Amino acid sequence: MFRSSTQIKHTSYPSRLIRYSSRYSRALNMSLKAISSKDAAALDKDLMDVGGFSLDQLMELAGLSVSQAVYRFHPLSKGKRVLVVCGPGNNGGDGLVAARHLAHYGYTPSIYYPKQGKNELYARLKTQLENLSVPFVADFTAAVDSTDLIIDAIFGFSFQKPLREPFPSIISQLEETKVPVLSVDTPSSWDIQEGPPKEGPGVKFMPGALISLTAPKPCVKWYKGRHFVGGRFLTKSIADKYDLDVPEYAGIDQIVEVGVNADEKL
Ligand SMILES: NC(=O)C1=CN([C@@H]2O[C@H](COP(=O)(O)OP(=O)(O)OC[C@H]3O[C@@H](n4cnc5c(N)ncnc54)[C@H](O)[C@@H]3O)[C@@H](O)[C@H]2O)[C@H](O)CC1
Ligand SMILES: [K+]
Repeated sequence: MFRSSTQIKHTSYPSRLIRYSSRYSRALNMSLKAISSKDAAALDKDLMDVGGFSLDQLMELAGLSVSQAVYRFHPLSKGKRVLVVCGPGNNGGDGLVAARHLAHYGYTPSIYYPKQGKNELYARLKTQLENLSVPFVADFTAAVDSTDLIIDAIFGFSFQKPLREPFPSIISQLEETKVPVLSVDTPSSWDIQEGPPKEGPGVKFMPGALISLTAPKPCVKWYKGRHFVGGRFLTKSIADKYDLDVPEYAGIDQIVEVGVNADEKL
């Protein structure tokens, strides 16, 4: 059962909180604070230990949000083929969940999953996709050349530079392709605090859309493009503990479109 805010122990506080607002978000009367990777991991743990959620549930809601952001950014009329590039952690898991929802919406997803995580949850998500005849492809270059949209679900808030194999060439292809890219939680290869790498793969990587989960990460300061927020499981008590905003979701939406003020100073 979920505990009320008064029962949550305030044992740790975010070390660094940054507020982002934009012309667009101001128009919606909305601004959002960012959360560091350390606090994002602690918040996830709170949602599970205190909030009563399982990882499956959080990932399902995160992946559902990703699928809605895809539908908004790249509706079926723009092309049904979606290549989902999945990394070995939960960011990759969000991509697997999103692919399942996209298949049900009428897209034709395919998955590139070069380093599969060991968690049995990922194996179950993979089975669910296989049962929908969603292909797992081996040739990344060919897959990029024959898709209408790419979902970057490679790394999220646990990414630690530098990039290890086999990801450098994957990131290079993502930054070179003309195919639109939607990144899940962070543009993969970007440092969570410090943004795009100063050299090497990822230096020019700027996805056309980004969906931040729960709250933007500090690297969003460097991001220019369409920005969504999802993960509609944040409660007021946990948001207060981490000094975050609960996004103003409309109706049954799992996402909110916000913006980033490039002029905002940290
Ligand atoms: N509350 C939420 O918002 C939720 C978000 N979710 C998603 O989970 C990710 C964070 O997941 P996590 O498993 O902690 O980490 P990552 O997926 O970011 O990556 C870990 C994975 O990647 C490997 N790795 C790290 N750095 C490198 C590198 N330089 N080169 C190669 N490989 C690297 C590492 O070894 C691990 O295997 C969050 O961003 C959201 O997308 C949850 O789904 C639910 C709740
Ligand atoms: K990502």
